[in-house]
Amino acid sequence: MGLLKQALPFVGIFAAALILPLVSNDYWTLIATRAAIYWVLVSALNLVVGFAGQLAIGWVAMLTLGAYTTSVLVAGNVMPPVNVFLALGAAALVGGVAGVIVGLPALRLRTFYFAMTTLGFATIVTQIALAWQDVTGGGIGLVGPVMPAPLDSIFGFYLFCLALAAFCTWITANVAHSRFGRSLVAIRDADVAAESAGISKPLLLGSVFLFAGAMAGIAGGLFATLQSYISPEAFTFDLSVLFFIAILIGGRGSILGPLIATIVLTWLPEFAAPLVAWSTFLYAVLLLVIVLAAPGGIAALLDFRSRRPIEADRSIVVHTDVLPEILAGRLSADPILLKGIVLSFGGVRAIDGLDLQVEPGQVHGLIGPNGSGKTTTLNVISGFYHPEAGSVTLGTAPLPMDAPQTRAASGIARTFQTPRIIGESTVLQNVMVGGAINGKGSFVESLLALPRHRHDEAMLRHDALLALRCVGLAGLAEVRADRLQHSELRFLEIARALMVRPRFLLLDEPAAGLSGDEIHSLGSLIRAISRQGTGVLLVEHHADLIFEICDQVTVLNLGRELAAGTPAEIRVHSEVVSAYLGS
Ligand SMILES: Nc1ncnc2c1ncn2[C@@H]1O[C@H](COP(=O)(O)OP(=O)(O)OP(=O)(O)O)[C@@H](O)[C@H]1O
Repeated sequence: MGLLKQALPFVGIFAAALILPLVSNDYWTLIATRAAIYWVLVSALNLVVGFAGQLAIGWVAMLTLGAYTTSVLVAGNVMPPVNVFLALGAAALVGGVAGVIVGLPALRLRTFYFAMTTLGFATIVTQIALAWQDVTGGGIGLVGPVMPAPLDSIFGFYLFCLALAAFCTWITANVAHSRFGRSLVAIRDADVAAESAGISKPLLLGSVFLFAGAMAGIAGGLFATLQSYISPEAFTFDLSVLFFIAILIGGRGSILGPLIATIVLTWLPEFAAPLVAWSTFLYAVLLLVIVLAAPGGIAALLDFRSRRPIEADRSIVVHTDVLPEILAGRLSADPILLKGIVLSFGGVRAIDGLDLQVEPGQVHGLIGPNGSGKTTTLNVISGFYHPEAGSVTLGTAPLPMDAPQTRAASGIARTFQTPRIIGESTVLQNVMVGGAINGKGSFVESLLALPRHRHDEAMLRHDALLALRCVGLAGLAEVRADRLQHSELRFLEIARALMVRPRFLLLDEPAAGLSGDEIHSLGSLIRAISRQGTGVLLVEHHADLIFEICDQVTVLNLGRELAAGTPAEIRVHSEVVSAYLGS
């Protein structure tokens, strides 16, 4: 039902596009062809910009490369003339490789600098096209490829581009609704949570840059065919801005929004010829209006579901009876061992020679005054910080440092002091992100919705619903996460961590901001998780909760162990009482 409802607007748009040539003239068919070609590029770029949040503003470079590759190969300027479809394949290859090369800096550069890199690349490509006269015709340009019959007619070529645009819509929607699409949004909005869930940023971003580059390359070949003659002037900065702004106006993380925006932005300058010269200005005004009036873009305006009221008087009722099913078969006999850990930030020694042993099946409390090094210890175990000295092992196996994305595979999951949630995704999608590494299907299998992708989706959905039932949030599964109360976000993070089927669960102040009843529910949930064999390391300031549910407690002060023992021992430890608990 949901799928049909989601597909309906797309079916409507493509059905209208199909009958357009019958009710209009060749001119409008050409404009619609251009919109379809732009959409081939924008639909894939949407995964980079709208989903992964990477500001690839100079993507016109891939269009340029695709256009020249196809035209040069078909014209036979460097080798004997090539069939136009083979040339389109080559354009995809060149675009894909260039996409990865341009995309790589995104792994290191901050958003703005990355945007500048892509723009720089676009300028380089145009300059090469200008300078390499023997092959590209320099400033004069060269003839674009011609399609074989029946695709050489206006109508035939339009149908071809439309079919490709529809196909691109389908494949990008498949990715958007896969673990890859959710992971991209997680990288954008909650990157540390994504890494803790085992999502490999380089691999994932590399795949989408390759895909977006390849589709832009194909779009370039089609663009050259449509133009019938190309020169560097055809690939303006305006065009790059159009692609980029279509996604922003359409709305991040949406497919329908950018599709509508691409159609509108292609059509807009045609609507009144004198406006063509003003197109950049028009785009800028449109963007400004959208940013001010509807920051979420067209997609947010069309998102009626998120405006529906949700039950105000909610309480969290945990269901620990489903835990055996969630945690089945993922137990550890080995403890997590920290030996002689030392870590400083500038002059501050955050951890100063700490030994710690977290046993499976136990709740281990880590307490101490503010700034005593508790969160830093969690960050060392989960691979975010690299200690200057000491070792972290799971049993005898060392856990790699500076590699937080490896922890989920080792069965170590965590929550954060400030919940790291993807506000624009639903509660269910947030939890499904936690199980990203459990999926078996590849990126290509997701593009084409092959059986392994469908199996992954069904499994992740089932597991996530179970985890949500466990933490008492099943009723909110389809609600956007940014509509939840703070306390619910804390339980949501635990549900996401449970998707890892953790051998060890690291909780950073999970009771902060919770009511008395919620703390009680949290306590019974943590206890039940540990009873299944999972070791829990609990950083917490609520002393009552610590003493009620912990098997072992370690007290930190100034990055050192002040005391360790059972709750009963710690409660009466004189130094702990004077340094932390008070009388
Ligand atoms: N990224 C960082 N850069 C610089 N200093 C840091 C960083 N993270 C922690 N510190 C410092 O290291 C010390 C330990 O911080 P940490 O957050 O581990 O303490 P904590 O025990 O978790 O405190 P709280 O209970 O307030 O969360 C503090 O002095 C803190 O200011």
